[in-house]
Amino acid sequence: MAHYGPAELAHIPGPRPDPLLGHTLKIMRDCYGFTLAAREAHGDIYKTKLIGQWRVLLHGADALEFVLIDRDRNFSNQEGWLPLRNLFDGGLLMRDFDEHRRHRRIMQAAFRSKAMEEYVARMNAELPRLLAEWPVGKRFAFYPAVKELTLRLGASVFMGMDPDDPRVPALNKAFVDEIAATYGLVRKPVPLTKMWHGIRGRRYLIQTFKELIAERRDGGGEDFFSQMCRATDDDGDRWTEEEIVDHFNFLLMAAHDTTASGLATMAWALTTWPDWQERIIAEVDALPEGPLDDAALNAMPVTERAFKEALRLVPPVPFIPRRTVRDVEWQGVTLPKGTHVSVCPGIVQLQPDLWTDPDSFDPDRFSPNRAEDRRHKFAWSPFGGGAHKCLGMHFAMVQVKLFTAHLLRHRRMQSATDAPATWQMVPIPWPKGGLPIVLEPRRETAAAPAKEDAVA
Ligand code: HEM
Repeated sequence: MAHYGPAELAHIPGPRPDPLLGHTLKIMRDCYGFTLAAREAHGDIYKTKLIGQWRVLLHGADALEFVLIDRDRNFSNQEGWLPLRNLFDGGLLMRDFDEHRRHRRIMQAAFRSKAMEEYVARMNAELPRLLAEWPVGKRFAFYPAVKELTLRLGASVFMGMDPDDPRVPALNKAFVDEIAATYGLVRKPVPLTKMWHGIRGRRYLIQTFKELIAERRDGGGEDFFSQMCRATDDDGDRWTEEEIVDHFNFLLMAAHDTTASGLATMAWALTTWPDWQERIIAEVDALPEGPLDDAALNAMPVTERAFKEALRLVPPVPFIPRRTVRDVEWQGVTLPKGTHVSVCPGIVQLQPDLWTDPDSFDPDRFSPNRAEDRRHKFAWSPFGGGAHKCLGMHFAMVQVKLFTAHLLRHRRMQSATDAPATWQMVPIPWPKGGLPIVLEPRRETAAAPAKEDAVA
């Protein structure tokens, strides 16, 4: 077999790369198709070249466990998460080992149950108002709408600002530019490239966050940013100003695009399998009126399973990168020090040896009596695992339940197209065409008045 790539990786097979672009275009066009074909041809360990960088793919649930649990501290995040470099440096995900553990302990303060109660109260207050702005009886694209909604909601929950505050659009634009730069093909801030816009966005956000720190550190605000400004670990350690802005900048990104992607998959699933939407509507109708508290959120097991199933089919982070900090051996193959590796929750979550009829939408596979996710510790890992396991997992579930309940209390979603949805998987999965839907009215309240221009 012919070998491609650097001499250190000559012992690892892989598909033949394009001399100029490697496998970049093929991966951007059809990431899963490319990956499955390469796995079929070369087995569970092979190399590819993406955006000028060679990397080794390690397939299977055991590989996920080996890399993410990382008992021997073999794998660096800071060196591995190349797309986030220059844009999200200093974020929690970009730190390694003891330093990472120290920072994670401080950030955990912002996720304690007292803080969560405040975020839930803010979401309960804002969601009905923001959802009432969505048109009824008219086709619109769900994905851009939910992205805008979650950004405006985030202004309140994360920054303690009114979603209609005139500064919010500029902050959102800077933030969107920053995220768009993560997978720009040009990795230096050459004028007018995505990276150039991204770095400008980062500067603007960091400047704005710095201005907010003084008032938030001493104030009693209960939004996420205020919590992070005051957060300390058990030893009373807190962050410097620089650290606060780096962490917050990363946190906004970690929270936003992932949740918007998950909500789009959920909306796609509920419009494609409407019986499941009806089951969730029945669950929502059984909840008490008004704001939803912990007890109400706990009474939504069907919604929870449907969201888990959505994240199984289209996980927002389908591949997780790392870089070896020493020579590492996996299944008899040496990964030399400095090798970029990726493990693949998205592929594992569709493996027929782990999941029954893996391409079907079947939330009951997560029910206690079936528990297909227990077939391997890493059969279902959309939130990763090990030291870097998502800190916002519970937050994301709560946000999705609140969104679903507040929407389906008053509306029913229908697909506005006969064409099956297709997904752009890189950088983060989103439905091509934006997922056109129509909302039908169910019942009205003062919180969600029918729009005057409703067509239904
Ligand atoms: C459906 C929604 C979400 C998904 C699928 C998701 C997925 C992930 C994954 C896979 C990782 C680990 C990446 C790695 O190991 O390299 C991660 C880390 C992280 N996530 Fe999430 N996430 C979601 C929502 C959120 C939310 C809402 C927040 C905050 C409110 C958040 C905050 C974080 C943080 C701070 C980390 C870094 C943890 C560390 O490095 O110790 N995420 N997320």
